[in-house]
Amino acid sequence: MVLDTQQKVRRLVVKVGTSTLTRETGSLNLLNMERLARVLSDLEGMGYQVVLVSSGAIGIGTKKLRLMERPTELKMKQAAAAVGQCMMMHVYDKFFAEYNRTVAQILLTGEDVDAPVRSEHLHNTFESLLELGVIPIVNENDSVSSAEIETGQCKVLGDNDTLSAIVARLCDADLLVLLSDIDGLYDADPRTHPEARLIHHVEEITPQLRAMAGGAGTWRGTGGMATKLNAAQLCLEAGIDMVIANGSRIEALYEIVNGADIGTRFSGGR
Ligand SMILES: Nc1ncnc2c1ncn2[C@@H]1O[C@H](COP(=O)(O)OP(=O)(O)O)[C@@H](O)[C@H]1O
Ligand SMILES: N[C@@H](CCC(=O)OP(=O)(O)O)C(=O)O
Repeated sequence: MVLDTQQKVRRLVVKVGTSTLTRETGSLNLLNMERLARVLSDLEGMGYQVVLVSSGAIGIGTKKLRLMERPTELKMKQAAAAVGQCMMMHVYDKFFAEYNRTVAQILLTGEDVDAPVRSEHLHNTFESLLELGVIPIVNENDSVSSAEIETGQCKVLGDNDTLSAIVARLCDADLLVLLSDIDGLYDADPRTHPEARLIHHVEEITPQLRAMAGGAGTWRGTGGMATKLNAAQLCLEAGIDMVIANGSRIEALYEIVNGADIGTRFSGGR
């Protein structure tokens, strides 16, 4: 089934989670990263303006530093993020360059998006990059800002699901796609409820829906479905469609931008 999308998608934000970018061992999932670069480059060539929000800095840094497990101590997390962000951008730059695309790194903190003047500058930077045909790659500036995450003092950031919705709003995007390690939102966490059923379409974030959304599924994920619903709420308020889909089939993005019924689509009543 293809949904009747009233407005054609022109500007697209894609968020990819650590679970899609890394393997269970913590190593980079080079196949997925290459596919992502290829499909996003192709979509850009087809006339879409594309922003990528990429997690992965802490997970990738954990592996590169040969730490036994993802750190829990704040300063170690921040150190791992500093190392992992560098490696992740190096790999993206290489893969996107294969398809003759230029990428840009944007690292954000809660203060950057909260303060009106800073957020206006950010908006202008995104506009300029997109006009130039550059693909911005965004992450939270974890080495600086995870203090806010840990203390819970930051109102808006702390996980990249929420960050991607804020970025979609900042860029006036038409669609946000969250690529996860699962097909979409189910009526219970399928890891603990094998009989859970996929929800195809959501028009409103209700308390019942929030009760269905659990936390992260693996050591590599952050937030699980709970933060994805926060992102959906921010998108619905701004009239931006949001889709949760499985990052193991990145090619599905071609159909998703055309409104195909893949994963879970959050859109206002039409
Ligand atoms: N109702 C639900 N429907 C689907 N997944 C759920 C639900 N509740 C919790 N989850 C968990 O959310 C996980 C995806 O989020 P997360 O681990 O943060 O990964 P990502 O890196 O993609 O953000 C799934 O693997 C699943 O275990
Ligand atoms: N900013 C962090 C990721 C935070 C996050 O939300 O992670 P994920 O659940 O994998 O999207 C990092 O780059 O490691």
